Amino acid sequence: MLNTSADTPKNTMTTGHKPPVSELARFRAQRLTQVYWITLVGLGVAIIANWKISADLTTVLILSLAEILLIWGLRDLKNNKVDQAASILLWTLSLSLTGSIVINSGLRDPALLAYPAILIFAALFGNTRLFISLFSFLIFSIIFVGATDIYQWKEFKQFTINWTNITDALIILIVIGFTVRFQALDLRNALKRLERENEKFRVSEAKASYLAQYDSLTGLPNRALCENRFALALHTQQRRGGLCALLFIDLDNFKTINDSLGHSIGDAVLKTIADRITDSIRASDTACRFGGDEFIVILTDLQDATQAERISTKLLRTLSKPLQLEQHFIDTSASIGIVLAPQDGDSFDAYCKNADIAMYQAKADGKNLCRFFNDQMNTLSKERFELITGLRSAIKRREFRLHYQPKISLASGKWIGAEALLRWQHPEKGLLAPGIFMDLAEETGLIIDIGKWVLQEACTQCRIWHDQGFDSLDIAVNLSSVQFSRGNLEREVKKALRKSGLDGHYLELELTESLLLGDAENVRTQVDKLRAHGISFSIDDFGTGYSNLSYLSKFDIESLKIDQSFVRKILNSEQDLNITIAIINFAKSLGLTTVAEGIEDAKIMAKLKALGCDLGQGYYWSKPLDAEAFTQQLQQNLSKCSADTSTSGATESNH
Ligand SMILES: Nc1nc2c(ncn2[C@@H]2O[C@@H]3COP(=O)(O)O[C@H]4[C@@H](O)[C@H](n5cnc6c(=O)[nH]c(N)nc65)O[C@@H]4COP(=O)(O)O[C@H]3[C@H]2O)c(=O)[nH]1
Repeated sequence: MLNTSADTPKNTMTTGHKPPVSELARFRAQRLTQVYWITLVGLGVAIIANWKISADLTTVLILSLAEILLIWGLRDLKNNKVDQAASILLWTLSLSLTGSIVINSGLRDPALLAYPAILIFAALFGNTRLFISLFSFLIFSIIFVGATDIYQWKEFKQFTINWTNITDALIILIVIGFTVRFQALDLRNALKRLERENEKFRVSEAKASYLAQYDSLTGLPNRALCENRFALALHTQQRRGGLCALLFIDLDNFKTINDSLGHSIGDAVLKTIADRITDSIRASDTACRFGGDEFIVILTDLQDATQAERISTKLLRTLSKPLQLEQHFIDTSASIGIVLAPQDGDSFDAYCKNADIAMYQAKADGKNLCRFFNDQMNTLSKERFELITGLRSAIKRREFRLHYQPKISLASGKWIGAEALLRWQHPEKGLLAPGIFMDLAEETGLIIDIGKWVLQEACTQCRIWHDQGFDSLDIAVNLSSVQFSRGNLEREVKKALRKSGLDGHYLELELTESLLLGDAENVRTQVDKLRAHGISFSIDDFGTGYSNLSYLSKFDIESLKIDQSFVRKILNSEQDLNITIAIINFAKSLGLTTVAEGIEDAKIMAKLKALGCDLGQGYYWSKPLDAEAFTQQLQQNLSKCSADTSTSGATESNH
């Protein structure tokens, strides 16, 4: 039964406003209005027929009264009093039809045909009370009129068919027909809507249950399903005998790819990797995405551990094949940790943790490798955890230090700048080089805070040197790709310059090649903003990254730093010599300064000078020094250079 509290007069009275009308109530009111109008028209036609054809004025009077009552009911409908309007309609019809029956032919009167229609209307539009009261009234009317006829309390008119009867019968039929048709349509539409809703629900339920078990990006089972599959594999294996293995695969350079080439390329790489893994294993094995760039492979039916190793090696080979996405050629590789079941764990979490530890060992041993888990690795994993915990508090505990390595003009031997290199004065392990903690700092995002500290400290120290009279000295600071992608570099650099009072022209930021390749637009925007403050840029470890040189034209940089792996071997390896020559010539053609890193002896220095390299850096002059030691060496170099200049000046004037 359609009934809404919004229709109740109580509601209207208490709020003093029109009650809010629900969609359903509005729809019901609309239908009732249509039925009202059909009935009004029907009654109108019946009035005319009774008047013109039968000249039955009593019936005309009853029907006219009914017409007036219905017009009154329509007003209620307009005011959203749907229940009230339904009552008026049905009581008006019941009373007028019963009146007509009593006046005319009793139970033989065609108006009796409308009784079932009234009950249908009551069932569709009214509430239970209205239905029961009308039902009772109609039953009573039939009994009463029937008894009147049987016991001759009143003589009814003889029933003879005339055109008024036909018109009345047609009107009743038409009104019932339309109303039933409307209701049938409503019911059908409601069913269709319900079906559509059901379908939507089924689709979203299927999607939710898919997402609860599968990774939406790669389509591989997710961690939850992986756990189930592993439990199943273990159970089957225990019944059949033999071994199961769980391989924990982590991509070696995914963070760099994602940070430098952007997330859409990152996603495409993950999809390709997922496909490659799936293609490399048997249908009975399972590949899952564990999260981020981590995948798990469950191998079953293994005879011995070497089989797991063979499959891992095959996976490493497949995953290290370069892939091309859009215009990018991307080098990928992975590290794999292997655990065997049942011996390497007692729960899914324990197997995963141990495989993760083995995977980290593979990374520590040089990446693109696989390693089986063993108990000693637990110690290593603990160390890693302790290192991360230590790193988190190292800034607050003021444990970071900067060491400075001079940059020397190969032509004059003068110290023209310094590169700031980070050190961690660990409370137990002593002074740690960045190689030990930099990857962890980047992985955990701690590099952002550490990088801020480095910038501030380096700018402050350079300003101190300027104040001490070394006022042309530059300072170079290394930047991580994470600082570009996640930090607010411009704000941090400006802050460091403002707080230290250093002129931006003395600050150089060292970038890596991979950084420039990726989200080039973002990097270029940030580089351009920083250049507006006078800051210059160099590319570190040049020649080791992606050998796509076209990116250089897009960025305004000042210098290329030739990687020490080439520099160290220029006297012994023709190939490294040729690469070094090519880089120097290439830099010159673009008007860039070249800096050779890792110069350890005079012969290499002389060779680079002869090749036209501008600046050098390396143990030949000095290892990275703390600020105090650097200042002393700087002073000595300045004195030496001044002495050399005056000697050469004196020699020239003697000539
Ligand atoms: N064998 C040999 N080595 C030489 C010689 N001359 C210099 N080196 C070492 O080569 C590295 C040069 O720095 P890099 O290429 O920027 O490479 C740096 C840089 O990429 C990164 N790094 C250092 N400090 C920071 C920092 O504050 N922020 C960031 N993001 N990275 C940093 O860590 C890397 C390693 O830094 P370090 O361990 O200090 O190692 C330094 C330096 O001590 C030489 O003649 N022979």
